[in-house]
Amino acid sequence: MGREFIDMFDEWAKSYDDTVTGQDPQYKDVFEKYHEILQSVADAAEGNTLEFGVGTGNLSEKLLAKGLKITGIEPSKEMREHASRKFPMLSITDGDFLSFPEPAEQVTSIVSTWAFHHLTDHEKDQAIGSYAALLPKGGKIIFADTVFSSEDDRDKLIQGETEKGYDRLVKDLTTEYYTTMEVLEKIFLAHGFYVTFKQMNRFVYLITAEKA
Ligand SMILES: C[S@@+](CC[C@H](N)C(=O)[O-])C[C@H]1O[C@@H](n2cnc3c(N)ncnc32)[C@H](O)[C@@H]1O
Repeated sequence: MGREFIDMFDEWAKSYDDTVTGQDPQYKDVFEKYHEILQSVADAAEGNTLEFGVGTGNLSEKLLAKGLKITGIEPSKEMREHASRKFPMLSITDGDFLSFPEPAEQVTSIVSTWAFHHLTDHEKDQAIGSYAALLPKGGKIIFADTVFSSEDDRDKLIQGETEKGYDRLVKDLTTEYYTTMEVLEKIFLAHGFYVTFKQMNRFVYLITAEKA
C-alpha cells in the first residue's frame, strides 16, 4: 500500500544524496536546510524510535548520534542497500507506512522525512490510526514533509514552479499525494493527537504530534 512510487526510488538511490545537497536546481528549494530539518526531527525524538522511509539513512545517522534505538522501515531495495552500505550498524527492514513488522519493544517516537506524501489522504488517516494504537500517552510522531498551508497556496506554488519550467518538480507535486495542513490537522485530532506545524523552508513543515 502506498508503494506506487518505489521504482522511482530504486532508480534515484544512487544520486539521492546529490539531490538533497542542492545539486538539482528543480529540487534545491524543496531540500533547502535539509540537514537542519533532519536535526530538528532528531532533536524532538525520544526513546525507541520507528523511522519510515529511511532512504539513504541521513535522518537515521542523526538519531543514532543521539543514542536512540531505531527500527528503520524502507520499501525500496536500492535505498535499503545504499543506507546499509553507508551505515552498516543500521537495522532496516522492508516495509512501508501501512505494512511493517510489529515492533518487539514499546515505541515512543515515530519519525519520517520527505516521505508521508506517498500515502493518499485516506491512507494517511489509516496510518495515523495505527500509530495511535502503537504509541503510549505522550508518545510522539515527528514528520517533516511538503505541506500546503491551503488549496490556494498549493495552486500558487505549482503555478510559480510551472513558470520556472520545473517540469519534474511540477509532475511530482501534482501526481503524488501532497496535502494541506487542514487535512493533516483533522487526521491527527481524530486519532487523539495534539499537533503543531512549523514552516522550515518554502515547501517543508515540521509536524509534531503528541498523543493526548
Ligand atoms: C524523498 S525520499 C526521503 C528519504 C529520507 N527520509 C530523507 O529524508 O532523505 C522518500 C523515501 O520514502 C520511501 N517511500 C516511498 N513510499 C513509501 C511508503 N509507502 N512507505 C514508506 N516509505 C516510502 C522511498 O522509498 C524513499 O526512500
